[in-house]
Amino acid sequence: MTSPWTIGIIGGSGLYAIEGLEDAQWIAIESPWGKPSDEVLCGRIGDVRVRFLPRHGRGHPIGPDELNSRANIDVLKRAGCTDILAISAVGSLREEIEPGRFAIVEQFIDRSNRKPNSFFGSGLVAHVSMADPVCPRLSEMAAAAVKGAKGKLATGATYLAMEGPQFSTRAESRMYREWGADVIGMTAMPEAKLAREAEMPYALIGMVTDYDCWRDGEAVDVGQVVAQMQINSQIARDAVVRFINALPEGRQSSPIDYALEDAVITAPDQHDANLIAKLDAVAGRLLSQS
Ligand SMILES: CSC[C@H]1O[C@H](OP(=O)(O)O)[C@H](O)[C@@H]1O
Ligand SMILES: Nc1ncnc2[nH]cnc12
Repeated sequence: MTSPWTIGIIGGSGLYAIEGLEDAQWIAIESPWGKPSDEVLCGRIGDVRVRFLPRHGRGHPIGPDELNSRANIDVLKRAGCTDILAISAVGSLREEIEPGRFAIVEQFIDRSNRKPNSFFGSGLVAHVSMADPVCPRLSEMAAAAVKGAKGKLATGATYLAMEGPQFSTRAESRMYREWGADVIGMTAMPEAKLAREAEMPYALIGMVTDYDCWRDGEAVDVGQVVAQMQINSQIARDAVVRFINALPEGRQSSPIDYALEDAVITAPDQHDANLIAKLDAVAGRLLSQS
């Protein structure tokens, strides 16, 4: 029997492929939103279809400030994904969330500001809710998978999304702590917003690699991140496989599957046909009804 789940995995820094995929094939998927980060590795684990996209491309040629998150989310939707599990390297803003721990993200503070953050706009304006930005069902399963892989967990984390590619100043890092952020990264926004617009439940596992620069005299550098990532990534790979193997046979529908339901505000006679054509995958469910 085929599973109702098609899981999109977005691999962050240090995670450029996944293990254990059967019938695996890298497939180029075109998007009207431009070039995605890479081809999509399509395969299955058991009877679950898996679609893996390395966020920065294989070999990490694409920086966080250059990501085309619209194309990345669009191709995962085109590849049939029902749900997305994203993995990111993150800095810690809390003493107790030490490098090596895995943070299950529950909230975001979005300070990204240079990347397009919506599929919608002039000719089809839509406002989806981001009050609860991640899918609780996926996050719970992600936490169980990390635990099963013997990873140390921090649940309920707030992720500060900065633009990058430079790391933060000490003043920024201290300010983000005061704002209540727990971990920091450069990529999960606008990715999570776009996944919501595309009606795909999204969860994020942050692999903690460093303490950023808020602690006296310390400052993060790439060497530190890469060294810690090498230690973390085997647990992350194991957790991904466990997550997929533990999916229930059935998939109850989620409210996120219908996020666009009451989100569009533009009157039908003002709709832009070009934009609507580009939204064939992202909003296909809604547009096919109208
Ligand atoms: C190599 S450290 C900075 C880099 O790592 C994170 O990327 P990702 O979320 O894709 O794992 C961070 O956001 C930066 O892009
Ligand atoms: N300290 C940090 N700041 C931003 N992104 C990161 N990714 C990993 N560590 C980070």
